[in-house]
Amino acid sequence: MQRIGVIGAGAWGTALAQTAVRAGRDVVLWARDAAVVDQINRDHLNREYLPGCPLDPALVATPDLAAACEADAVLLVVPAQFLRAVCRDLAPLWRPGSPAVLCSKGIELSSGALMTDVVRAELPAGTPLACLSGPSFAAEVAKGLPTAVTIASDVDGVAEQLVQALGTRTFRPYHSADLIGAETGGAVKNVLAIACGILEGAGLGDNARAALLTRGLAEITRLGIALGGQPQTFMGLSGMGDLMLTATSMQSRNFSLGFALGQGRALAEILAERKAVTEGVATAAAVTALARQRGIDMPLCAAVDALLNHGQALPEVIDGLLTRPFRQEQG
Ligand SMILES: NC(=O)C1=CN([C@@H]2O[C@H](COP(=O)(O)OP(=O)(O)OC[C@H]3O[C@@H](n4cnc5c(N)ncnc54)[C@H](OP(=O)(O)O)[C@@H]3O)[C@@H](O)[C@H]2O)C=CC1
Ligand SMILES: O=C(CO)COP(=O)(O)O
Repeated sequence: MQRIGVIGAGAWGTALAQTAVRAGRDVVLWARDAAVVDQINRDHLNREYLPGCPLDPALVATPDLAAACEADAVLLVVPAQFLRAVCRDLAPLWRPGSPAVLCSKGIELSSGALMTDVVRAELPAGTPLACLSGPSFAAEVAKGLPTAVTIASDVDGVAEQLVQALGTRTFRPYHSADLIGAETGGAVKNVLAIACGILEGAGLGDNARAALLTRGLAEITRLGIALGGQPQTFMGLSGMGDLMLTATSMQSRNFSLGFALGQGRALAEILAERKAVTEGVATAAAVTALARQRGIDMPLCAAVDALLNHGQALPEVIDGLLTRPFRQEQG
């Protein structure tokens, strides 16, 4: 895999493109905004999404989707709620047999579909699918700070080839065969990061944070197993690893949104101040609907959804969680 296409030039697409260049690949990064394309090609910067991070001059950006599809593997890095529309444009341009690597983290709100289901439905039949997930803030990856992630695929050999294509001394992918497990962890942890931010913003204490992380991981695991994931995946980088990172750091857009909510600010006001995507807002509703449909108990995700999307007040949401019946810990 020498030539890598990257679809989406936000923070994560740009950081992954930079990583692939560092790994010695020829990389074409698609941005939908011509100004971003020019800035990357001319100034070797993406000021809007990765401020202060010089990009490798070998990184080429394009406004032409077809050019980014002329690749041995294509990384899909557009926000979850827009992925289907972009895949519809990609489908006629797709190079047969070229793997699609999902790097977005979310669940589609309109359908409850995982990102791999969206891609499977929209790209040509037989396209090998993979998912790259794990604890990885874009700015740190772009700067070359040490990072480990999971690359999962259910097609023999594909994850291993991608590891070889993208891995460097400081960007260390582990391969896995559990596609569903890897992507479930990445999607749901964003909702739990909002919950953890709320808890910090509201000053509920360190004990509560540990409780939330532990019971949050139980929610990820319960849903992931029901969707077909392997239990051990949720203890790995794409599960516990990403939850620990995202739900404990102000670098996370999801955590920082939660923090502001916990301090009493209104969701609309917080969202109006940021251009960057905060995936947990839509995914809170999507995951809660999915869990309800499948009869899976996910009280923390449901609480975030109630606060964000159904106008429930924060004291009421917290009270709802603290007055749940006592139960056995496992399961
Ligand atoms: N940032 C991170 O650290 C990480 C992010 N991720 C995941 O990667 C995905 C992308 O996030 P990230 O790169 O951070 O996003 P950013 O917030 O940095 O950038 C958003 C990107 O989405 C594009 N966009 C906005 N609206 C649309 C649309 N309707 N159709 C197509 N593209 C659109 C924007 O383009 P424009 O400027 O033209 O509006 C921009 O390129 C998310 O699912 C996120 O969870 C995963 C791991 C780490
Ligand atoms: O997924 C991420 C880190 O692994 C990024 O999280 P945020 O989208 O909350 O910033």
